[in-house]
Amino acid sequence: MQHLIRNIIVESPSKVGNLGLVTSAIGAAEGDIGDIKLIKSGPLTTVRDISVTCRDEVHLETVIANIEAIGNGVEIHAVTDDVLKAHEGGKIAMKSTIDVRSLGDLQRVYTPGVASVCLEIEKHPEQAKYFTSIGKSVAIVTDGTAILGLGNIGSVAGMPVMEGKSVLLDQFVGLSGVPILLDTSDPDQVVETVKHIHQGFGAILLEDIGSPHCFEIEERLKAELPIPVMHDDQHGTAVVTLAAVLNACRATGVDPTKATVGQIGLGAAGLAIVRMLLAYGVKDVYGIDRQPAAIERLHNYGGKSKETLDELMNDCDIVIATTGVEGLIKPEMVRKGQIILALSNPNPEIQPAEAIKAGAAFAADGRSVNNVVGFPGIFRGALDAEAKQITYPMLIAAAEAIVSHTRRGELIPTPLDPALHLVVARAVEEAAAKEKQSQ
Ligand SMILES: NC(=O)C1=CN([C@@H]2O[C@H](COP(=O)(O)OP(=O)(O)OC[C@H]3O[C@@H](n4cnc5c(N)ncnc54)[C@H](O)[C@@H]3O)[C@@H](O)[C@H]2O)C=CC1
Ligand SMILES: CC(=O)C(=O)O
Ligand SMILES: [Mg+2]
Repeated sequence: MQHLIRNIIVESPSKVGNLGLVTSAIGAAEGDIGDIKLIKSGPLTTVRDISVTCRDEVHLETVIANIEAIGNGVEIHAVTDDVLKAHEGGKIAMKSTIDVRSLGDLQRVYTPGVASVCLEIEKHPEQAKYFTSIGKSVAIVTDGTAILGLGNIGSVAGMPVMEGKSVLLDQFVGLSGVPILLDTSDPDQVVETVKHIHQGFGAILLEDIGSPHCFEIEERLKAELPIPVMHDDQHGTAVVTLAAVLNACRATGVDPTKATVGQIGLGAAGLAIVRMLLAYGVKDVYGIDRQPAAIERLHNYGGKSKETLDELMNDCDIVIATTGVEGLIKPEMVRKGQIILALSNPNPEIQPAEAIKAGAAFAADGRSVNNVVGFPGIFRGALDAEAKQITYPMLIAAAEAIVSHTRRGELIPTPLDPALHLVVARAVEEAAAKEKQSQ
């Protein structure tokens, strides 16, 4: 496991080279350094806040001991948990977009003024998208059955993930994501519940709903609701994975449609990745899963299966894994020149550095090849186009937009670039408009 993030506050004499001593000590203990913030720079001493990812508490103790062993005035002041701190009080809030300072404001925003807007919407329901926030709101619906790769830990335990998705929708594309935590995973009840609440939203994002029930839930909601519905773990992930595959093929001079691709794990993410690759025109897509029913679904969509993990690893140029099983791919299974996308969160099937060391030409994990690169722009584009569905042409347009926005040497662009989400949103909107015209 590699997901214990701690902030180590270190004071050292203000002398060139001391930061290097500290980072070397952390590196020698295999701590993974993130942000380094300068807290105080005085004539005598300097204080820095160093974010370090460790495997577990025991590993953290080793990192701390290594820093303390430097001596010569290097001291640890505190070890804090900034991840937990960032979650105090939650990460989202419903805020107003209008100030109420006078009686006039009150009467405009609330009664009696508001009544005339209600009556206008009653007469012309389509006006709701101009006079309410509905068109900018996305319900983030989970039943808590496949929270990241942590399994069925329940909706409430999954709330930090849903709040995270909401933060990303807000900050990257200006949409309001509202978590809806279900206490049922029965498809009939989920579909009924979402149908009963859908009219308050412009779109529905299904999140971390496990397979196979996620397939039925999404298909039924898509068929029965007049607004876009997308299970992000399926199609958001598939879009970003297709973009990563296209970029890797471009860099290695491989024709993606002729590459042999292996998908390990055919759940929500894996089956959608297979479907997306086939829709793009990749002919040789193989899969494996420990569940026979998952293999049957693979065959139904036109994918081919392999008998064992070893066979898949041996035969495929590009390997993608979404099993939730940390360390499933062993370095000795990696073939020279292979492209490996080990996408399980929070811990990949193989660490990218390990895969590269074992001979892979490209390797990435679920931190970089992550649906955050796609879903904000996909939802923004679909809502801007007033699309009723998110279709394959819209998803492929999103993947191609991501590819067009990738700089040389990158496998996938950073989601921190606001221009990326804009480019994806425009591509999706244009694809939706084209589909409308052709109908
Ligand atoms: N990087 C990204 O953007 C995303 C990553 N993921 C990650 O993918 C993983 C799976 O997520 P979902 O598809 O939603 O879960 P899921 O539960 O729907 O699918 C997991 C599948 O893997 C199969 N599996 C488990 N162990 C296996 C093994 N040893 N060999 C072969 N197959 C095996 C299971 O039978 C199941 O079909 C999670 O860790 C999640 O964090 C999911 C969505 C997005
Ligand atoms: C990124 C994401 O949606 C997942 O790991 O489930
Ligand atoms: Mg997810």
